[in-house]
Amino acid sequence: MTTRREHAEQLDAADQLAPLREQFQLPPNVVYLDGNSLGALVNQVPDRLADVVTRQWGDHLIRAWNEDAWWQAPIRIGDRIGKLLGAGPGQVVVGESTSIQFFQALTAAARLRSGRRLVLSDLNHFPTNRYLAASVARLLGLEILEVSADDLQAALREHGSDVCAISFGAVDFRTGALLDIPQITEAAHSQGALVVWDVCHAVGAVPLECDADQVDLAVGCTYKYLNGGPGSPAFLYAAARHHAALDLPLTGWHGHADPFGMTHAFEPAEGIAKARVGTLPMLSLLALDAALDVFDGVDLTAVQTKSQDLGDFFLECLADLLNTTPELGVVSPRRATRRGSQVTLSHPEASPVMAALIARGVIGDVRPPGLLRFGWNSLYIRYQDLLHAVEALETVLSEGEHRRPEHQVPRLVT
Ligand SMILES: Cc1ncc(COP(=O)(O)O)c(C=O)c1O
Ligand SMILES: Nc1c(O)cccc1C(=O)C[C@H](N)C(=O)O
Repeated sequence: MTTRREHAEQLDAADQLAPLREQFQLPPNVVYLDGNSLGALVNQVPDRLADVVTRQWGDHLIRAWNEDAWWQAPIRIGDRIGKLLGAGPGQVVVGESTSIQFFQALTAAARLRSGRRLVLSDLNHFPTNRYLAASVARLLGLEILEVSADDLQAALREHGSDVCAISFGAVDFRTGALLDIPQITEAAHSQGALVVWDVCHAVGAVPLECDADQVDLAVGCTYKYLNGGPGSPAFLYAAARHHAALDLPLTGWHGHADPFGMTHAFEPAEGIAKARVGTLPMLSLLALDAALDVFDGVDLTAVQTKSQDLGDFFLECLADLLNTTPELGVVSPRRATRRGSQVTLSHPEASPVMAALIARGVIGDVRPPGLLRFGWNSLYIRYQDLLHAVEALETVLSEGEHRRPEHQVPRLVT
């Protein structure tokens, strides 16, 4: 009979994406299951950054904006991300944080449908989206109605022509549930509303089809599955059909039609360039550019399939533990096609359990209420890593390691 370990090794041996792992610098003796929060370091980033610092900045000084094409970088790199979003060129700009891009996108969507007063917003949205949606509503005199994806159709039927925009997270940051982007987008459009998708937990893990699905606006971050590095700039996708009328709230000089004309009044640039705001952290932006090289030639459908298989394997390995541990539950959808690239478990002592796992080199995170998140980037996570994580969890729970005093200490970032 094949053991779990032999099975994991067979699956790794058959994995077509396995060689991509060599493109990452992963610390020894660590199983990194938090790439859905901060992606791992890509090999070429340190040298590329050193070149940007010493040659571009150090030698070229201000000339680098022209000679090294720093000025064009937000849209050039936006086009690279566009390929991962299923977006043709000229529709994605890189910059700011997801929080800021979300504020931009939701405000612009509401302005494109002025006269309508209601935003339908994901009941399970990441907190920043909820906080910012409330602020947009205060600024524009709108109302927010929070709904789950399951209740969206009913809400749209009830409020139809009042709805200016709907906004959802493509993958739920807590449960890892993947929503049906084309179906929800189509439902919004059937009532004349626009959609703003937050694709933070999907981009780079799930093949997206923003153009084909008629998505209006999407925002996301680049430090998770895109491995751009801590605080790497976010992105905004705005479909070309909206560009002419797109009225973004942050009208900074980089988005001006003639930035160096230094004129008095704001005149928006053509196309997606109007979504630029101000000077970006170029080091972070160019580190992201280097990190994106790992996606060249990678088929995101294959990445998604591997993520789903990894999830099924993880749940299969967990089956015995789940049977014998009534307080441990599975929160993520069981059906692989309904998951992003993570599996979330519930446990009443989630924080000390995760602290004990981290002490064993298995890094995931926790989210309230009592959720243990295990996320994987299929470019570098192996089946044997997930088996190792399950074995560590089995040991932690059977030995009661999570009850040790050193694992009771609350951590600021969890
Ligand atoms: C779904 C989602 N949206 C938005 C954010 C916030 O992004 P930022 O802090 O980069 O603005 C995060 C993660 O922090 C997230 O997971
Ligand atoms: N953005 C983060 C940060 O600034 C510090 C620590 C973690 C994060 C995260 O990305 C959290 C993540 N968005 C989540 O899904 O919970």
